[in-house]
Amino acid sequence: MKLEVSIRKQLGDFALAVEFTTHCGVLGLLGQSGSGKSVTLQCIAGIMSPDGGRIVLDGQVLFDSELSINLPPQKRNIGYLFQHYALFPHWTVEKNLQVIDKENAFTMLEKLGLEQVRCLLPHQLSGGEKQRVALGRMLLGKPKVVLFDEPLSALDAHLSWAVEQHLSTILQELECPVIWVSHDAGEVRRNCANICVLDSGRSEKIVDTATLFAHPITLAAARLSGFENVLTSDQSPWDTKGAGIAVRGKDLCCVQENKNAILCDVAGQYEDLDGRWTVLRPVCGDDQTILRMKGGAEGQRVWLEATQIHHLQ
Ligand SMILES: Nc1ncnc2c1ncn2[C@@H]1O[C@H](COP(=O)(O)OP(=O)(O)OP(=O)(O)O)[C@@H](O)[C@H]1O
Repeated sequence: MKLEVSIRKQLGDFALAVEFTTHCGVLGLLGQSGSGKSVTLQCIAGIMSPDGGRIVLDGQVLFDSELSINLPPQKRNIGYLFQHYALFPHWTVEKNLQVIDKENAFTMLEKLGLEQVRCLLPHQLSGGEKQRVALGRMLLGKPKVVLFDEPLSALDAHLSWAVEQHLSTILQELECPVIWVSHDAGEVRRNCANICVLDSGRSEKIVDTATLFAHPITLAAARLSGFENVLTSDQSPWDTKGAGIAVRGKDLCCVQENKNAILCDVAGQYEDLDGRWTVLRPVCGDDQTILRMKGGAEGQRVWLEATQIHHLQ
């Protein structure tokens, strides 16, 4: 099973230009808010029409601007799990599933752990239960591609963890391309084999998840993969070739003066769940440049060294 996407879409000032090919397995679409993740899914699902390009699923053309092909959503066989689940409000959980596939509805209820709530109406369910009903409806439609748009974003932290466990079990059984949209680095890291970064509407080359987090090569990828310090070449206090650098906070440390160290003012310190952090301002940098170092610093001015710097293209 192969999904090929190569599309453009202009929405006011926002320009989308996305290109990727994905096979069975989970592809994470990772981007900041407003980077075009939902628009991309809507174009694939057929809810929105691109201005140009092609979408081909396993040899079947779903969209082709030159050939004037644009299949409606119901002919695309794509399962789309929205941020806000579309359930029929006056039907019980069981009926919401039976309307898609009467024969297999009960098995799906069992699989998703929904037997206890099968006679309830959607408004009587928790967020996690609603999400599972929506997932069940989608899976009963036997989609050829599954699209998840921020599937955990409406749930609180505890519930989100439980639903994520459920989703990852289901995902292992699916034998089709899955696209998981998120702006949460941890979520895509745990669930996606490969990642496509979207930066202001433009897709970057797909990379495998481990590589993206260990060695990001673009500014957007470094920011989205949780590097605390991502500086353009103009901002960087270190010698920088290319677009800029990325340094993890744990790879910065205070040292004695030496030729590789940079002089910084300590701008502040704070605590979060990961412990203490120090905010530093390089003396040679502009006012906008700040660095975040894991741990505390003694004194108002320190020499700072980076044990590992990632150079970005
Ligand atoms: N129907 C529309 N008409 C006009 N502009 C739109 C429409 N839908 C989306 N946009 C614009 O397209 C851009 C991308 O939106 P999109 O919803 O795809 O972002 P996103 O990456 O999914 O963001 P988020 O993570 O916040 O959901 C935004 O600037 C948005 O305002």
